[in-house]
Amino acid sequence: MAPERHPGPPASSGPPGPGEPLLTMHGISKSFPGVRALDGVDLDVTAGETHCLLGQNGAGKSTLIKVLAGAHQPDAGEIRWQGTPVVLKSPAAAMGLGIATIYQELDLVEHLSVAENVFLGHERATMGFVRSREARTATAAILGRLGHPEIDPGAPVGSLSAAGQQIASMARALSHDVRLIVMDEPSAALDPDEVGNLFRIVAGLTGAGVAVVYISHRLEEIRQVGDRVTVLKDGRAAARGLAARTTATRDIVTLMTGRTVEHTFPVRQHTAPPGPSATTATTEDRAPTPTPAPATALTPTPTPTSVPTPVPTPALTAQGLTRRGEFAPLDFDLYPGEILGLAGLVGSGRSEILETVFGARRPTAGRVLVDGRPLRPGSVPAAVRAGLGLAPEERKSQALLLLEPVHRNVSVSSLPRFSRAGWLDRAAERSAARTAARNLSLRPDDPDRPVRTLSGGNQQKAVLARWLLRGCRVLLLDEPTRGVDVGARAELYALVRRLADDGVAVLLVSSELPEVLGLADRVLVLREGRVVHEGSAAALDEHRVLDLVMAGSADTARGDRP
Ligand SMILES: Nc1ncnc2c1ncn2[C@@H]1O[C@H](COP(=O)(O)OP(=O)(O)OP(=O)(O)O)[C@@H](O)[C@H]1O
Repeated sequence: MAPERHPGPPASSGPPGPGEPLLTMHGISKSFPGVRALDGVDLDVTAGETHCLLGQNGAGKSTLIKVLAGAHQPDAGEIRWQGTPVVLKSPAAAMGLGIATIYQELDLVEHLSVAENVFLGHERATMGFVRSREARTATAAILGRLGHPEIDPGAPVGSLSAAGQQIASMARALSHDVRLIVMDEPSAALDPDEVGNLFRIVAGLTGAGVAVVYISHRLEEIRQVGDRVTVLKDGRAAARGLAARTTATRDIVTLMTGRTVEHTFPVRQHTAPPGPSATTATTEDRAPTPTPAPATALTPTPTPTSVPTPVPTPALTAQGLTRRGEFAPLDFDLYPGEILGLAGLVGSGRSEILETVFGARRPTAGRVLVDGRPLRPGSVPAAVRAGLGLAPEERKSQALLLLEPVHRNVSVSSLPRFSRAGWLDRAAERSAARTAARNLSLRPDDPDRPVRTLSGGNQQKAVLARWLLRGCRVLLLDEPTRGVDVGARAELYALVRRLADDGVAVLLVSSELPEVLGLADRVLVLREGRVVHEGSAAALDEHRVLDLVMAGSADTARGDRP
């Protein structure tokens, strides 16, 4: 797909001269109380290029793009647009120049239609009202240019998938005369085929002369989509304008982290997963109820003369667990020390399964057992009491107390432990929470900082630290590394494996297949709410999983969902 036309430059300014950058940011600094988020950063972006902005969590990427979007005022530095100094006093001022930003957390109004969102507050809206027929026609044209003519401009934005909402956000950007688009982790919520479409959109935009500033923690994307790379580290530019296609990933990682990150995935302790399913099987082969015959790393390997080893009790069992319309009857056992991955496309029921196990959704049939004991359905407190912990996909809305300090976010599920005769021992609470946060290298190392002021990756670490402190038996991880940088990812993977080695059972959902295959011992592959394959992670590769999740999806009508 390629947009049919290059959205023309704003009437007030001409195109940059030959070799002249479209945008130059020079010596940009920005401090928040107690933090120097940006310390003299330089960035230049040329028309028609994809300029990747990389950096660890908290490096300053979001702050820099908020300065560019007119949402933050810098304390020092200069911004030039086509060679002329400008002050971006507000988002409207940035938009007036043709600078659009697509944030990670899309700022769409869910109950309004796609067209209304696209033209909300638009200069083309009359007296504040969006003329609906015109808006729909114009929106349909832009959606077509974005390769998504099937999206109905009249549909409420809240009814679209994550990918659809992102397209709506891009349509809004393109409804203006855009010259530079900032995309903040645009691939984070997308399936592999949707990422392909995103890359086509980026190529179409740059081909038409629009500049794209692209932020991602997925380094393999940089080579595919990027022209040049600027690396931020601790609020400074560690490198500027590197060639995206030829700079070695290892070198970029070293610039980002100040060290080499060699082994992404920790070594598995077991040669075979501890559960009963070390073998590979498709659903057709699976018995309707699981047969517990585990050879486990927790029990010694039997010698020919030894007595049979006792069968360990699964930490978590799903028996016929069902949610009509979301996922079909599901049976699995998850053993202490095991990491079980759920692989499938967005919408395959992965997150719904985790939330149902955790009691946040009530099953329509079936049950969950923890250590062999049935769990009260649809009750989060019962699940937490039984030793379950969930790190949800939407951490901001579902897990974090945004206005509370880091230490309270970490300790909130363990508060009774710090209660002394009805009083909360704040010093003990704060100190324990700080230790848990430090174990995850949460930055900054300040337990009193409101969690809303942390970078996205560090917010994720706060959620994980909560369950680390609580010491749960079963950890449910939904997209645990979304927004987490490459160095912290390796730390998180090592941590999850360490927890498993200490006997925690982990149920893992991730859109990133290498993550599921690299971290899990065993994998259930889901398609449209059904398990289509179960087997050892080591026996699977990405192609095989993609074949399994894609096969037949075209001929499965929506109404066929379980
Ligand atoms: N509104 C704010 N108030 C206080 N501190 C802030 C605020 N916004 C950002 N910070 C701090 O500024 C630093 C840079 O944060 P920023 O969000 O720019 O990082 P980032 O590179 O985008 O990280 P991530 O990859 O995790 O999104 C961090 O230490 C963060 O805690």
